[in-house]
Amino acid sequence: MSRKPLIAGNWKMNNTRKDTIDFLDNFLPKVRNIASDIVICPPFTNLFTAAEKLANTNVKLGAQNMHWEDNGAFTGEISPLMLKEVPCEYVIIGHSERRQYFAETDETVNKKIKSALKHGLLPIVCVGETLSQREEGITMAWVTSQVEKALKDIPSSEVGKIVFAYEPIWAIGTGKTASSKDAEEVIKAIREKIGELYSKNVAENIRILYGGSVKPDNIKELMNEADIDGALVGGASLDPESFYRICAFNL
Ligand SMILES: O=C[C@H](O)COP(=O)(O)O
Repeated sequence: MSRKPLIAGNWKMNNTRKDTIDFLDNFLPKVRNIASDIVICPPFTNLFTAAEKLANTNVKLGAQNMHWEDNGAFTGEISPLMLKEVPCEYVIIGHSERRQYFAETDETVNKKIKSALKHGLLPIVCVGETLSQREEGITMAWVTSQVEKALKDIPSSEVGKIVFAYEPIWAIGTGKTASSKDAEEVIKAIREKIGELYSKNVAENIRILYGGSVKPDNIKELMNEADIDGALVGGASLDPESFYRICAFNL
């Protein structure tokens, strides 16, 4: 088993064009020798600027969302063709903020994943429970059901291109991190569910990240867990030094 670590920065609705240039001028030289996959997901308006800066570097570009259709009357939306043109390599799908504020459902998440794969984009698919679901004791059932619905009708030949990100909603932007043991327990359950749906081999090779208040001082402990393959980082990815320190967790 050899899963390459992946650290992705989700800037959410932060950073102007100038901020993007300043960040990358500072960040790119620092991470030049890092072997893990590093992905930056800026807002749509900064994708072309970021793509120019990232050309011929070891840092990859991702978008934060996309529509599942190639084009059409969908005011305010961005299609996979547009992301490929930038070019983006990754796209975050089903982030809890999209599910919570923009009415994304397991069904639209599934459509988006299929569309991303069809266009050669690598989906980073987010799943996670609310605090009340955790307190009710239904975390595993909820998260594994999100995974199963996300993967509906996706063939085993394609599933390995997907990256999952387990993000407990109560840990996002709150400073509360799931303990590395709690994160490992859920991520292991996600891997087992993928094993049931496909095969042990597929499950052993798929990358599953943790997200939720990841910082330079907790990344090492998270990455020491057997099933955690990386992190989806929000707030701490906005500062080049702290994001660098997260990417350099194993140096
Ligand atoms: O996509 C990233 C996650 O929502 C985590 O955000 P955070 O690191 O600010 O808690």
